[in-house]
Amino acid sequence: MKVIETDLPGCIVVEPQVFGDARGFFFESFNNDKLAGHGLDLKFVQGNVSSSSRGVLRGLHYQWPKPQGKYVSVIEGEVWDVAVDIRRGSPTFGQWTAVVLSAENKRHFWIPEGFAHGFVALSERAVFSYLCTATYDAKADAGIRWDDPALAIDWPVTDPQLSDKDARAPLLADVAVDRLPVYPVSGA
Ligand SMILES: Cc1cn([C@H]2C[C@H](O)[C@@H](COP(=O)(O)OP(=O)(O)O[C@H]3O[C@@H](C)C(=O)[C@@H](O)[C@H]3O)O2)c(=O)[nH]c1=O
Repeated sequence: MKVIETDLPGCIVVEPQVFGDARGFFFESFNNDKLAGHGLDLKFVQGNVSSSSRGVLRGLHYQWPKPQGKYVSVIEGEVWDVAVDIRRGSPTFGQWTAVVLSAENKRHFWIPEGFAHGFVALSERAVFSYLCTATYDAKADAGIRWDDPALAIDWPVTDPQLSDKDARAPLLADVAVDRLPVYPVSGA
């Protein structure tokens, strides 16, 4: 299991060791002991799967209060996945980092509590699978506009398919201050 730091402190990419044999392959998708050396001790309480067609963009989503850390991966197809630091008072507030996740590269991406998250499907179909450190709370569910100019996210698409909720999401600057995570986030 190879752990790769990104340019956004706290967000890390995990590349599992893949054991191939005549039957197919095996890999550990998550191993808490092997991530412990990176200051992580993750306890997941919810798992989710979504399926998206090419050009579908989900995001940017976060939960506050009751922040969710997310450990995300793709089990069919390919996505461009982005994490944005929206923690008030964070030295990297407003910065983002992105990674291509695919069934082929088997990369996993850890997005800590307090970050907004989104992705766009690059393949005809993308099946996305993730574990969360807090359960879903519809009242705390929140979003930021995917194309907020202040964030200047370099999405690989210009006219994605969005949910109505995501199309109506506010710009970061228009979110009431008490609706944003506070740095440091104490966890779920
Ligand atoms: C996220 C979620 C949604 N739902 C329901 C609410 C709604 O009726 C339906 C679809 O919800 P959404 O449109 O919010 O689904 P989606 O746009 O896929 O939301 C997800 O997007 C990615 C980017 C994330 O980071 C996730 O945390 C989550 O916010 O599923 C749950 O019951 N539990 C959940 O945990």
